Amino acid sequence: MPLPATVTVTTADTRYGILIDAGLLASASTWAGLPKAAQAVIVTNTTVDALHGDALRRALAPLYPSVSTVALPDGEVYKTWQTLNLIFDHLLGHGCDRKTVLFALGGGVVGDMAGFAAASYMRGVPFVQVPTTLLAQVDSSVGGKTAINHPLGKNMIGAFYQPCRVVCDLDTLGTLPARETSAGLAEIIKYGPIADAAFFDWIEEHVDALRAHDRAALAYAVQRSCEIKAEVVGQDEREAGLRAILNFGHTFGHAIEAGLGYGEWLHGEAVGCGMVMAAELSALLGLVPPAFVERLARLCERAGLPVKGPRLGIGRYLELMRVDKKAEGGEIRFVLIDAPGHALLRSAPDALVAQAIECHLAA
Ligand SMILES: NC(=O)c1ccc[n+]([C@@H]2O[C@H](COP(=O)([O-])OP(=O)(O)OC[C@H]3O[C@@H](n4cnc5c(N)ncnc54)[C@H](O)[C@@H]3O)[C@@H](O)[C@H]2O)c1
Ligand SMILES: O=C(O)C(=O)C[C@@H](O)[C@H](O)[C@H](O)COP(=O)(O)O
Ligand SMILES: [Zn+2]
Repeated sequence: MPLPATVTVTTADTRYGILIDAGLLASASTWAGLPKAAQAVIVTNTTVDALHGDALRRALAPLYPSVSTVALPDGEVYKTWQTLNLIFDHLLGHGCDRKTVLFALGGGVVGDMAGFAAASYMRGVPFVQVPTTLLAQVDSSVGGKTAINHPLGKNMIGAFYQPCRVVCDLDTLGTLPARETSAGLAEIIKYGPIADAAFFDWIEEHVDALRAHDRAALAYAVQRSCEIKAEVVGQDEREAGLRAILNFGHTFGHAIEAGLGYGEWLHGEAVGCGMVMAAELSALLGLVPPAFVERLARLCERAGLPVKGPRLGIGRYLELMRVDKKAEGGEIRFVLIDAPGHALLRSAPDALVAQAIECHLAA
């Protein structure tokens, strides 16, 4: 893939670029044209701050009179009101005004919380996504979903709020642990079944290269994923309809995350297993042949993802899935596949949902 690449997100009232390249943090052109302000605040976590915080501080120092950092505790378990409040404490404690620019440096947890803080601090300040995990570069930094978790459900409190730029520096992925790479691959795999059969084929051919952090393969996967997500978000920013396809595997996956306790399984791991269950449900409804389920499960396994779900109890799965944001009047609506590259939203009888789960539970 030729680098650098820029993918543009266009919604009804915003337009921003997703920059994809190596060396972006250190390049002055990356930061040109961002909103001017007296202060910039880097929202990150303690792990990422130690690895990449200095590079971003160096980049922003010539641009803003004051650059400060708030380093949150690391982990999905900290995607809470209490942690969000640490950001507000920092912003108010530093006298940040409504022009202050927030920079979310980290994975999806940091991005979702920094975005929610940006959406609500003084009713909205600009923010820039600087994703440092594969998952965040291919998915969470794009499209403006921001949120925190509630013990009863994932991402239950949040806002749609778009960043003014997304900076995907492929170099930052060099420090990413293998388990996190696999988690990112789950969201990359997702785009194949829901939107692009040829990309599905490509991922199957390149999954080993992606796990080995082959630069060209990673660059293409980030670019194609962002293109698909930008296209969907551009048509349906607030999930009135089409955007729900980006939730493939998430109804089951979010139940796994909340049911086990946040952080026990990574989000991408839960989504991988959830996609297999959703594919199984599609097969049980006669939408795809059983071979499709096997194909997807095999790819997830090759990506290093678990494909057998935890034994939470079927009743517990159903209870957790009923709080899914796509549910209407207590009826769960699932993202299902009816052909590789095409998804649809529909409900299903509890008995079939239970069967789909049971087919893919750990021994
Ligand atoms: N808003 C959206 O559209 C959207 C989309 C997908 C996922 N999400 C959310 O994103 C979260 C998952 O994101 P994630 O997988 O990035 O998890 P994460 O943010 O927890 O990051 C994973 C781990 O990697 C570490 N890390 C980050 N960058 C690193 C680097 N370059 N080198 C070494 N370690 C690094 C982090 O400190 C963390 O321990 C979930 O909360 C999920 O709900 C949101
Ligand atoms: O951007 C979207 O839309 C997505 O659904 C992307 C998902 O990968 C992501 O995990 C999202 O946060 C889930 O959204 P939610 O509305 O189900 O909480
Ligand atoms: Zn997701």
